[in-house]
Amino acid sequence: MDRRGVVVFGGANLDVLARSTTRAVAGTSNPGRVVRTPGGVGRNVAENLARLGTPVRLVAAVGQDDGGARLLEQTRAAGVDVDLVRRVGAATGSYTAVVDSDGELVVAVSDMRATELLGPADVAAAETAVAGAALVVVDGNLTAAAVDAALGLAARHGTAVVLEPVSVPKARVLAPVLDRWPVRTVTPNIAELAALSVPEDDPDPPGLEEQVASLHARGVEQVWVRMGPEGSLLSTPDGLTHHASVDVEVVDATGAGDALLAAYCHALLAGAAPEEAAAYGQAAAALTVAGPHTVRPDLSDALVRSLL
Ligand SMILES: Nc1ncnc2c1ncn2[C@@H]1O[C@H](COP(=O)(O)OP(=O)(O)O)[C@@H](O)[C@H]1O
Ligand SMILES: O=c1[nH]cc([C@@H]2O[C@H](COP(=O)(O)O)[C@@H](O)[C@H]2O)c(=O)[nH]1
Repeated sequence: MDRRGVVVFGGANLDVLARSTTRAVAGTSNPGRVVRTPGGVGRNVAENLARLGTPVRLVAAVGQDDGGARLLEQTRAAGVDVDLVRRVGAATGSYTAVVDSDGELVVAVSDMRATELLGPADVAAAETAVAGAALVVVDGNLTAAAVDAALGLAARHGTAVVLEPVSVPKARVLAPVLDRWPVRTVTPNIAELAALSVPEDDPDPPGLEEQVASLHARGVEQVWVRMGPEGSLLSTPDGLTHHASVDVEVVDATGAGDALLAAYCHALLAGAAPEEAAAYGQAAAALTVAGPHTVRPDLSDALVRSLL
């Protein structure tokens, strides 16, 4: 059977991005601009993929509230198949962030109780989709049980997996799954890389290259380390390469990592080599950083190529 497209298991949130127009001062009201935009790591990856032209199905959970209906509709309108998104008895996830005038995050609060209700039964409902997909992306915001089920399902069908660890605490919880199931690609930042590869109480932790090597030794083929404005490091069996970020005026960096990951997957599925795909990812991330939304509503393959 010809495998096509991507299945994303992940969180779906409503983002409120408040950007201060002056240097933000804590404990007071700061003047600024507020953008309400669909969010959630898994959902963002799915929307970016759809906008770039890769067929994608999202497996997620949203509430039975108006926000959930709106989020589903907006995600569907962006081109994502949302038939496997379940409406659950918890408020639709939300992420409210304050970003400083230079585009960097000051503080954020997230409520992901709806995503925590996504369980192994929801994963099992995606079996046919996973069997027919070329790639599965797993958002580490899911519960450990759901991540384990998704990786197990992908393994049973021989579908390659990209795992996004999302945070240091999640990476610590998820680290053991790398020894249980095949994971082709992980996309940590530097702190998450350590959380995946070094015991928390190690008094003399190994350096970055040894950390990356230890993930390869556990069967991970591609380790892609996100480094914010410093770009990224991609390690494959062919070696380790640094990819500089594209120089743009930062508006809001929220969602940059999700664009990076989605664009990388899109390019790989279109036949690019990992190094080429990483460069394509940097361009898509730069476009996200240069705009106010979590996912650029005008994102397209042609727009990304215009930056290469
Ligand atoms: N301030 C910035 N300037 C230019 N590019 C950036 C900036 N912040 C992030 N990026 C781009 O977005 C990518 C992902 O950003 P990063 O901050 O590492 O991930 P996340 O958004 O998941 O925290 C980087 O590799 C880089 O290409
Ligand atoms: O605990 C969480 N915080 C934030 C997010 C989501 O992460 C995205 C921002 O991603 P990044 O960290 O790549 O900027 C936002 O859309 C937000 O909804 C999430 O899923 N879970």
